[in-house]
Amino acid sequence: MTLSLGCVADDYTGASDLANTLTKAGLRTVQTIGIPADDLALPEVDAVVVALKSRSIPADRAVALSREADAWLRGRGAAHVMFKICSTFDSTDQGNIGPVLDALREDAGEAIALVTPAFPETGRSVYQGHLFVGAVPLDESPLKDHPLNPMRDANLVRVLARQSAGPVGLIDMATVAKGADSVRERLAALAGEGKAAAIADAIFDADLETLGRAALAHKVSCGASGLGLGLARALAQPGSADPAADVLAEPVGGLAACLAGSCSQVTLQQIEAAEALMPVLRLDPERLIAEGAAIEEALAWAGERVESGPVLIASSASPEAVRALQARHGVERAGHAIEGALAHLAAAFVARGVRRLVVAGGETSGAVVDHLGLRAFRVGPEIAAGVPVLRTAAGEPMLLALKSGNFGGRDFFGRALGMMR
Ligand SMILES: Nc1ncnc2c1ncn2[C@@H]1O[C@H](COP(=O)(O)OP(=O)(O)OP(=O)(O)O)[C@@H](O)[C@H]1O
Ligand SMILES: O=C(O)[C@@H](O)C(=O)CO
Repeated sequence: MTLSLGCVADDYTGASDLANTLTKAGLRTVQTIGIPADDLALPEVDAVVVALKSRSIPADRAVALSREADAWLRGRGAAHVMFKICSTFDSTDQGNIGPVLDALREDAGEAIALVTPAFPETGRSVYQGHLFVGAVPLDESPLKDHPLNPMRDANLVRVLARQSAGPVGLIDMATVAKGADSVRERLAALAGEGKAAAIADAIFDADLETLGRAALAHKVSCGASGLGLGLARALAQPGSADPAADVLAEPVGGLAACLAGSCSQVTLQQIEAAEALMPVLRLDPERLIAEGAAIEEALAWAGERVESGPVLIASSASPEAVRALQARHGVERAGHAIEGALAHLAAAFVARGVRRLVVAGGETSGAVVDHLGLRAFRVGPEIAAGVPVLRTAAGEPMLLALKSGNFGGRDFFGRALGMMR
């Protein structure tokens, strides 16, 4: 297997999002969970997205994992590796985007790397280095209240510089509009000035196509699915068959369930809408942290209900409730305890025959998939922008949807289950 493109993603839902984009653009793609073991047999593919859970862990650990993933991909022939980050640039002044990118760039022997989190399909655009979420700058968007990494500065040149070893420059829209050669020249000029990374403006898919072509002249780049689209369109063979087509050909059957740990406004609305379609249990996060009994009660609640149709269990709460819980228990402790509880519920569901599982939230999905021991997925059709149906590539056949907190319409849970047969 010689890969056209290798990707290292900093969380599992983000990896699915990218794998979805690459698949739609015509690249046969597999998403692995962590760095694949030598005995994992992968189908013949064009791209592998190695999903890490490295967004919110200590920076030195994120660097070590990402370097290992990068080395695995290079060992399978990937000449270009994209580091997939969140389209809302989720990070803190300690990292992990800057430290990981510094390390991958140095390992590749590159002076500079192109960076853009723009993803027009989900309303993320970058102008003069400022990230917009829909119509508002990042720091006015709901991301300012993110439970783990509140984003309070929309100027990504500044944000990335605070967490990087080297200085950061800008490739502005006027340069992008002139085409890939002009972007490559600007990258070279910025590298000559000693810049180690360059935030690139992008508003439309066409801008990302330009950036994808320019980035391929280098060995490493960093971005969200928008950059993946640009890279994939530059690499895909025209007229190739739809790589997602046969993933759902054979039904998986079994029971179905949904778990939500994301507290984003989008997920909160989706849970509200799901109440019209299936039984929904809202967990008490305080009890979940304090007592193991809360998990057993949730399982008892799901008992007969899940035998007769899908159920949804959510820990999700409003920003005020999240802040209050975090103040009492600490951000990490609260987050990990709740992720652990949802992962435990997922395993209990699978033991009861659930084979179709929808999970909302990146960290939450990471905890669930790890606990279930799933290792790789083939990428099926898209449920909503950034969220494909995934089918296990090894072991017990299962269908999963791993949803980033901010993705999907109000009807997401119903829509996902409708596609997962
Ligand atoms: N009621 C709650 N109070 C405090 N923290 C919570 C609560 N419910 C869930 N959490 C924690 O909040 C975090 C949510 O992160 P997660 O990545 O799962 O969702 P997200 O940030 O919306 O999604 P994404 O990372 O894909 O944008 C997790 O660590 C989860 O355990
Ligand atoms: O890029 C995005 O917004 C998503 O793929 C993601 O990573 C959110 O966690």
